[in-house]
Amino acid sequence: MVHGNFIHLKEVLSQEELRQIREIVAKSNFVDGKATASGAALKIKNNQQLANSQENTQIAQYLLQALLKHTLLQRAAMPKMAIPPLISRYTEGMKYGMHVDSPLNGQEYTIRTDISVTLFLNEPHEYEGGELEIMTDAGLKSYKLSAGEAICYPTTQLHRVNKVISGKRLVAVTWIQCAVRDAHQREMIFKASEVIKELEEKDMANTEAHLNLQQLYSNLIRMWAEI
Ligand SMILES: O=C(O)CCC(=O)C(=O)O
Ligand SMILES: [Fe+2]
Repeated sequence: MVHGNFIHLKEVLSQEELRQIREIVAKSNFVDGKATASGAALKIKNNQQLANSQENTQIAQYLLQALLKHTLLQRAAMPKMAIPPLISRYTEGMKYGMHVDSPLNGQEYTIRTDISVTLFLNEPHEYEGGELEIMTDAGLKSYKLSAGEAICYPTTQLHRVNKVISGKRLVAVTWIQCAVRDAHQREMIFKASEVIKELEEKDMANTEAHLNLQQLYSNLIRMWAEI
């Protein structure tokens, strides 16, 4: 589902994959999330992150592949590079105040952060509070999705995680550099691809309308993409 520049991904992970990931995570150590924060974020970031280990590096790679192979993400985001997700946990009282993510991020390699992603690893009924709230021109948008679903939003936006009142919130967060950096341009390209898909579903592939739209779609990407 795509709303403007927000991409809601469903079924990024199966129930079995979620179960296995949660089982490993439950046995793993967490460290203070401030370890990967800098500057002003140090004061407002209050969560925990999965400690580095070989097993956790494998989980992060697995999650990254699961996200990148999602066809809606491929169509709407046109990912060029992404960094291995951080698994974060918010226990009672933890939150992440209003902030802006770093424009450049990554440890082994650096990407420009065009899209921020939160992949939910546990169910909304397992914790009270803990909504991800993102500032938009139309006000705050609030997300608390089912396990296995992800919200992708432009990293240009201020956002926060509300205090967890009870229970535990478990998510994986990552950032994507897109072939097209501007969210509005990506949205226009995605809309064109939606109409192309609709024409194909209505058995109108290779009609004049379809070819013209395909040409427009390809040329918009050619005009805006940086590779
Ligand atoms: O936990 C989330 O949903 C988002 C966390 C966040 O904003 C961040 O790590 O920069
Ligand atoms: Fe953030």
